[in-house]
Amino acid sequence: MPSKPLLNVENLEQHFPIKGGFLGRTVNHVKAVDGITFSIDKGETVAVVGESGCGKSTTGRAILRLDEPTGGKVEFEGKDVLAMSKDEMRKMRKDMQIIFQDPYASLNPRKTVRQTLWEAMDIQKVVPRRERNERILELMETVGLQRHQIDRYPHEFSGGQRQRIGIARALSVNPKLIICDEAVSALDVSIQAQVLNLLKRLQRELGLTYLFISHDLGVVRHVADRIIVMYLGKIVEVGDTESIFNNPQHPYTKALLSAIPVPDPSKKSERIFLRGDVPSPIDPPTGCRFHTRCPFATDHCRTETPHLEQKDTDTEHFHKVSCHYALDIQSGKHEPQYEMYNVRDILDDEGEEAATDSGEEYTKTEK
Ligand SMILES: Nc1ncnc2c1ncn2[C@@H]1O[C@H](COP(=O)(O)OP(=O)(O)OP(=O)(O)O)[C@@H](O)[C@H]1O
Repeated sequence: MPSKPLLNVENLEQHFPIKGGFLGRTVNHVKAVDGITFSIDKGETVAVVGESGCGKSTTGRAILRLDEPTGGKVEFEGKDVLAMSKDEMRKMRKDMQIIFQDPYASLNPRKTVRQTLWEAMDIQKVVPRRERNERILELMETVGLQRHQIDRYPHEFSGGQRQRIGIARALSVNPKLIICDEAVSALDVSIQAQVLNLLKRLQRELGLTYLFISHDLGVVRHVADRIIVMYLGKIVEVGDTESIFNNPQHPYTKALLSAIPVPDPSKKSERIFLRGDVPSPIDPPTGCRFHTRCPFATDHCRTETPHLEQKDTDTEHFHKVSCHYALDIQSGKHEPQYEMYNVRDILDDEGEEAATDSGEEYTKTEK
């Protein structure tokens, strides 16, 4: 019998109210996360990817109840997280930690490494006081900091080292799940690699589970077992990393993938320009939310909301997509136009120009 997932998220919804008018009433909502369902097994790394504003960080924050979700279900080890009292939630936070993009902003500049880690242990009461100094030194070694740096302040460290302090702080309470929210995005590429390797080693040694939030598919490829692609608060595609990279189905995923620079100049590279900007999550498009920017959208896409469906019967790769076009190709209703046209040809001049102006460039590598 398959074991239960460590984290189970069902129909999670985060609609932020927009206040307005004379009386400050709620006049509308930002549908930042709009009914997403996924689970993570113990020891897995699941990445959430998508452009800025698609709801990645909101998903992480909602799971931890840093912002109270407006709907859906979150289960951790089978326990209903959203039904927990404040006290139960405080205990639960020991098991679920978060690492943020900017360690400088999330570390108190007036606290040394010792004080920062001591405080984290104090809140969760995981290590008896007399053992704390030794545990702090151990943690510093675990994340690659020097023992003699224990009484230094955040500004005395480099960006990569500060992220290591953030990781040490998360580890100090022995978590099971760590949500890494753009954890390496602010770092130089070589430092990114070091921190990613550290995260991978810690996963092996401590049996950690990661929800890895990133806009950078190049980074995600190195760490994720599975990838969730989000667009405007919805999951548009989910599958294991190999399958998403080798056989992306959703035009949006294809566009994101094509944005990764190709180091091999002999590989043919084309550009996909997505039309226009990401629409507002206050009033998302009808039907498929991506239809306003999709080169393959039909009337069907404008009116009917697609649902996540299994891509094919190949059970070796778990892969779901919510796209009428991709699923129609699969069922033989359409010929795959990716093969028939160069994506660039399908876009009108106006679309291409508009996309260039808005700074959205996607380099496509296909065929
Ligand atoms: N507290 C809030 N109140 C109102 N709207 C919010 C709030 N937090 C986020 N949003 C909106 O929700 C949408 C999703 O934001 P979110 O930060 O989750 O996106 P993201 O994919 O993580 O992008 P980024 O990497 O830029 O943070 C955005 O339109 C954002 O402006």
